Amino acid sequence: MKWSEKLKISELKDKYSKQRIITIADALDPVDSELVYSSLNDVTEGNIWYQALRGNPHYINKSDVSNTHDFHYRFDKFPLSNITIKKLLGVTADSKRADFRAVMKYGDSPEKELPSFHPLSKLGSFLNSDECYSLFTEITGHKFTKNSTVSFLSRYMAGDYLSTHDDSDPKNERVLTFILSLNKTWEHHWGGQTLIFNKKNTDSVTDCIIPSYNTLTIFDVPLLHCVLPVSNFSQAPRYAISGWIHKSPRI
Ligand SMILES: O=C(O)CCC(=O)C(=O)O
Ligand SMILES: [Fe+2]
Repeated sequence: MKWSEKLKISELKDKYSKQRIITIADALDPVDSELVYSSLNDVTEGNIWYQALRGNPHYINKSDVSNTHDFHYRFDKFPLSNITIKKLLGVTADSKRADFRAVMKYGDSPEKELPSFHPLSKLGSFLNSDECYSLFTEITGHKFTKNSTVSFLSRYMAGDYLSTHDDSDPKNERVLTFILSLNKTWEHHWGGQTLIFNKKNTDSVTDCIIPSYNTLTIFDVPLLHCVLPVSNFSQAPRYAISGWIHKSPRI
């Protein structure tokens, strides 16, 4: 995986130094972003299967998530390290469905971890690499140590949202938040926008990030933000790969 070669780094750096938040269009190399995007089909197919069986959107079990927060959230969250097919599909461990292999196209057991060649695994590793950090350092001025990223794939279905929070987590020393939006077709009335609030006055919004394709937002932690509910009329899940870079190595 790599960043796009077309990024105008000095412009990005300039903007970041003034605002401490930036949204970068066409951030990943186009071939890599396409690979990651198409790999979401694995998740979508699983989700259709899951939805058909269970009916309702999945409420994440807080005990499943290593970092718990005291804000309300309701979306599926799949850590990109240690991600399991079982979690992607949202099913219980004892499923013996014969068509599992057809659904996932690889692997011989639903519990198997994503193989290292899967684009989501590759992206997870890239987000922990020196190559990834060199761009973030150039733009933000922060220095990063290898393996200090925690990343996850999120899937918001109709009604899912994330309430206002600032990503700070004293124990984890988060320095930078990143959100890579991965949605090719999105209508404004489908909701799912990320609102960034004014640092001093939460009555006003400074940025509204619309779900789009291969768009990367980064900002310094802490910064108040939320994700608006995905509308009942949305025709697709909202996908993003996001996470944080910490002061010290995490893996
Ligand atoms: O998906 C987004 O736009 C933001 C996600 C977020 O704020 C979080 O997971 O902390
Ligand atoms: Fe956040």
